[in-house]
Amino acid sequence: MSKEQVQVLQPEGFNKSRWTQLPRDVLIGHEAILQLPEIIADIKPGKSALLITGGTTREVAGEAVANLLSGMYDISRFIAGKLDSSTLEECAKAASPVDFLIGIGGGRVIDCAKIVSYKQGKPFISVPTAASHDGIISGRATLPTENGSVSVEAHPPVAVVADTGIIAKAPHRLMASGCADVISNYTAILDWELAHRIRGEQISEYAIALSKMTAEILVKDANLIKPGQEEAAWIVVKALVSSGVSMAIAGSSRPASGGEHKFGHALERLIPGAALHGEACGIGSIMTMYLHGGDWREIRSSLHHIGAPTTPKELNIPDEIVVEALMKAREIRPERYTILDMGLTRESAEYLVQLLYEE
Ligand SMILES: NC(=O)c1ccc[n+]([C@@H]2O[C@H](COP(=O)([O-])OP(=O)(O)OC[C@H]3O[C@@H](n4cnc5c(N)ncnc54)[C@H](O)[C@@H]3O)[C@@H](O)[C@H]2O)c1
Ligand SMILES: O=P(O)(O)OC[C@@H](O)CO
Ligand SMILES: [Zn+2]
Repeated sequence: MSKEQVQVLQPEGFNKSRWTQLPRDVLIGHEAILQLPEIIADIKPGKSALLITGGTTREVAGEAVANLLSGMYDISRFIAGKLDSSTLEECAKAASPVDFLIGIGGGRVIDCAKIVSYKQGKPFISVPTAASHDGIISGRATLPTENGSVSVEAHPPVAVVADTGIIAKAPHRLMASGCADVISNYTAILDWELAHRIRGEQISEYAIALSKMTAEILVKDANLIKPGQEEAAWIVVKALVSSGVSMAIAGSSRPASGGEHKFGHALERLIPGAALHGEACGIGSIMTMYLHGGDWREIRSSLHHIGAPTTPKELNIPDEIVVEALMKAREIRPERYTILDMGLTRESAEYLVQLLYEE
């Protein structure tokens, strides 16, 4: 093709480019953890690994992984009790001599592994022990700060190994929370489209289509999402992976995080640990769907059906704190424009919370 022809095909001023990073290996299934040695042999990340777990997930899967890999790799361990700057600093020290990292646990442990490995330019493997969040494969990490949660740039895992046997044995509350995280994609998308119309924010139709389809398939399969079932773990993990891919395509968490997530992050700041991440976002999604004029009852009944909470009372959270979180949501990541950034009044916020209890 001649230079002239190229110029015709590329209109002047076209300067877009996007680097989409995805994991190389994604293994989901029964006893998947036993295939970790093959996955690592495929990737060849080096000879020494730091296993990052939480206190509970060390018992649930961390020691089993250590036993499986010791003899093949030099294994060291780090327990990330919480996700804050001092934990990240300690973890970075523990990670500095090793070749690669393995995060074994819930969202906080995986985000810890993601951030530290990214900063040190080392590969990390994600081993989720619960289907509680859609950060399993995403290249972003959520970091709680004094001013609320921030979404920080990181990189996706080189591999994901999701053992449905381990995940099915985790408390059902965690899986229901992961479902709520995915169901909240419905309102995240509406917020992104709103920001596109009002502020000209660039959207990705591919990311939107995938994020929406993921929530739709999950809701369609809701009858199969039962406590303790490996099939349920299989369905939910696939949805979480798919939602993560939508974020990778977008290059941000936009297709899976809108006003309902800003509300969730604000709630976590006001009453830390009272709700799981997905639980808070699910409740937020009922309220923001109402504000969007959409079918908020459908969101509520899907959450209820899956076993996720739909009212603050179920989480022992006072209604007034939920009102406060709705009012504070606009302070979280203010550059992310959503329906909660359009001048919500306290009176309306109080009405939204009462709506959650409507028979
Ligand atoms: N990076 C992203 O794209 C992304 C996406 C979604 C959520 N997140 C972040 O992830 C975090 C939420 O994740 P989470 O809900 O998993 O919370 P979490 O990591 O705090 O885990 C919740 C609890 O589940 C326990 N747990 C995990 N697996 C278990 C098992 N098999 N058996 C028993 N207990 C088990 C943990 O010990 C912990 O107490 C938040 O910080 C959120 O912002 C990040
Ligand atoms: O960037 P945030 O708001 O943490 O969103 C990421 C993830 O929680 C989406 O489900
Ligand atoms: Zn989320």
